[in-house]
Amino acid sequence: MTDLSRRRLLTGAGLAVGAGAATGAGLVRFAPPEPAAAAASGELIPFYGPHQSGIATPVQERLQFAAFDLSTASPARVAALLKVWTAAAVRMTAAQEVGRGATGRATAPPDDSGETLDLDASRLTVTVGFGPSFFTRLNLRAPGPLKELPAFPGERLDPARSGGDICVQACADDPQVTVHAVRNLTRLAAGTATLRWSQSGFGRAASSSRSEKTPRNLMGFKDGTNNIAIHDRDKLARHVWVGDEGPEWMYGGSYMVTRRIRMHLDLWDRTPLRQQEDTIGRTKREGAPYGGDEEFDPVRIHALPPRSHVRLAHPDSNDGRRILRRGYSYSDGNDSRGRLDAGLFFIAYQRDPETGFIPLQRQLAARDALNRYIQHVGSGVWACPGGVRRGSFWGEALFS
Ligand SMILES: C=CC1=C(C)c2cc3[nH]c(cc4nc(cc5[nH]c(cc1n2)c(C)c5CCC(=O)O)C(CCC(=O)O)=C4C)c(C)c3C=C
Ligand SMILES: [Fe+2]
Repeated sequence: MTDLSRRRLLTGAGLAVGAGAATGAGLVRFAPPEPAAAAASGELIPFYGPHQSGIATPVQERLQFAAFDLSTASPARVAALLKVWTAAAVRMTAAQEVGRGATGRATAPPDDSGETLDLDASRLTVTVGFGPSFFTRLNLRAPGPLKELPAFPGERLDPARSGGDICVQACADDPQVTVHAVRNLTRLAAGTATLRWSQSGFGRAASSSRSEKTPRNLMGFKDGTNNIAIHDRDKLARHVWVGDEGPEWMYGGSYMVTRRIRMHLDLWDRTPLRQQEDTIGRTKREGAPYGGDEEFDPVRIHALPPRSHVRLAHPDSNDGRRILRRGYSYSDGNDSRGRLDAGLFFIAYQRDPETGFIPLQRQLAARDALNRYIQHVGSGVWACPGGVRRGSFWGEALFS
């Protein structure tokens, strides 16, 4: 079952069987799918390319995010892990089993844990980033823009939900697929890295193009209306992708900021509608900016309340700065006072946090009317290397 494409077998799509296809034991073996061809089906997202997938990729429904700590100071061992992880991610994103599969030798634990055996790839993407501590631990030179984030007023960061040496962002339309991806990468890391914290997310709180209906966050507002559209190559090149400024291994990569932001939903739910809308600066049902009628009407910042979230976050209030948002809602049970532990797992990509997230968050932390209803409780900043070409692995140029 090792080279079996589950998606092709299950859907019957792409039945142009490649050379070497064979039948046996009632099962059909297909050649591994060509990522580009498979992507046309809309269910597989190509792993290889100039940028890592999972950044300027249509936002999937589910997130499983994981931060790992290294248990070694050896760059060679970490490079070996990244090689193994890359091979596993290539297979998982093509709906193939990890390694020798979920049903290999009866006398050994299977390479793949097996819970996605009957599932398709569900547009799985796996994106990797390195935190500032990664470079300290391995005695490697960190890229200039990758610095610990400054402290912001009002935050209450839990170290157990913050930081880490390496992160993995797994996104797909099926939570079993995202959990499987992180679980199997965690297994492969044994002896080299251990899971530090993880976060699941749902109901994408960011849209990536106008052709999609804008999703709503847990406050009930459309979130992602004025995001950078993933087909806007100029804006991506200007605000998201690292260019010639280096280092070379970051070319085509991006810096990711993650923030676990808890929402005080009990207070929010007791807040009158008009006050909720004044807080955001947009209407709740339509998502229209104040001064406009429809969702995509232009934002004229002077028509918005001075401390409203959108006014303060808009590029016109921030010297034209933009970030690519890719966050998800989360709901992780409740606290001892019976309040939901829920909110937004905020993810933003940018060319440099110093000109992206940091000044934006400084302004929001100081003045945003939304602060009454939220608190930042977890944080991370990550250098996500450029895309992987066939035969290479995540961050290879960093180790050579
Ligand atoms: C530092 C950056 C940002 C943080 C942190 C943040 C948290 C946060 N946002 C919402 C809800 C909405 N945000 C919206 C727009 C918006 N937010 C940011 C940045 C941060 N948000 C930007 C750059 C923008 C776009 C502003 C613009 O150009 O108009 C919106 C409106 C819809 C939209 O355009 O996406 C909502 C709603 C919450 C609830 C939250 C923390 C929990
Ligand atoms: Fe926002």
